[in-house]
Amino acid sequence: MTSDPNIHPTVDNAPDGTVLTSAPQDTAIDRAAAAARRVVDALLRTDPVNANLERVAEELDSIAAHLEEHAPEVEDRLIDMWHGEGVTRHDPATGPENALAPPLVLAGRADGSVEGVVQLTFPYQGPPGHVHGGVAALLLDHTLGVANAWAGRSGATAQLNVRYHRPTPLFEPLTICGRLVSQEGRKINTIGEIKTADGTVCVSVEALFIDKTVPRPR
Ligand SMILES: CCCCCCCC/C=C\CCCCCCCC(=O)SCCNC(=O)CCNC(=O)[C@H](O)C(C)(C)COP(=O)(O)OP(=O)(O)OC[C@H]1O[C@@H](n2cnc3c(N)ncnc32)[C@H](O)[C@@H]1OP(=O)(O)O
Repeated sequence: MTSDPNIHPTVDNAPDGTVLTSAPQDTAIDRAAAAARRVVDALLRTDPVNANLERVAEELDSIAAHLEEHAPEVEDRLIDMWHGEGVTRHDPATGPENALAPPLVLAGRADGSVEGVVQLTFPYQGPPGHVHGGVAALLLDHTLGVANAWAGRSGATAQLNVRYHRPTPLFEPLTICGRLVSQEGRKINTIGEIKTADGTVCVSVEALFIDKTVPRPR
């Protein structure tokens, strides 16, 4: 079992149920991102006529200006973001620091798969009351990347073939899973699904990853 946070856990060295994504922490950045996520959701839920959105816009603009004032150069920020070798805290699928991420939490299973449960709301809507197809693809692409890491491989997505079987509901727990199924040299084949609580498959994917990654900025 691995204890070094810089070594990514795999099915061979870590127990069933190992959380593979960055756990939300009780830090100011995670609390701020959670609040921002709540704002994005609430803006879509609120009554646009009666919620005094003029004042809301002013206050949000003022917060954004404050954050921008304290933003380092992009090159420096990138180095800081990619510090160490561990999982990312800023990606749009699982990143607790990214207000766009639901965030999805994924755990590794002893059978080699990875799995997480997430409930999506209005910001992720495509068809009425249902999940946007691009959002489903985003969450699955990332889940498959994590599944590769759990199997001890990594790579860039070269192909992601998505099949939308039926509309994926918002406001319901969805199980997202993935697993590496075969590999040949640099080619890694990985599959995944999004299912509702009763096991109905809404989206399934088959992907080809190629063992090559963009180096972390230093
Ligand atoms: C966030 C990271 C956190 C890291 C933390 C570490 C812990 C892990 C935890 C968590 C994991 C996180 C999970 C993240 C998941 C997200 C993944 C993404 O979204 S990746 C971005 C989107 N993808 C790209 O931008 C690729 C862009 N494309 C490329 O860079 C190249 O095209 C690449 C690397 C895919 C291939 O280029 P070449 O030059 O290296 O290789 P060539 O020689 O072209 O191909 C090698 C073989 O593969 C086939 N091939 C290549 N691309 C193909 C394709 N699209 N379809 C079919 N075959 C293809 C070729 O025909 C060739 O096959 P023959 O050896 O001849 O048999």
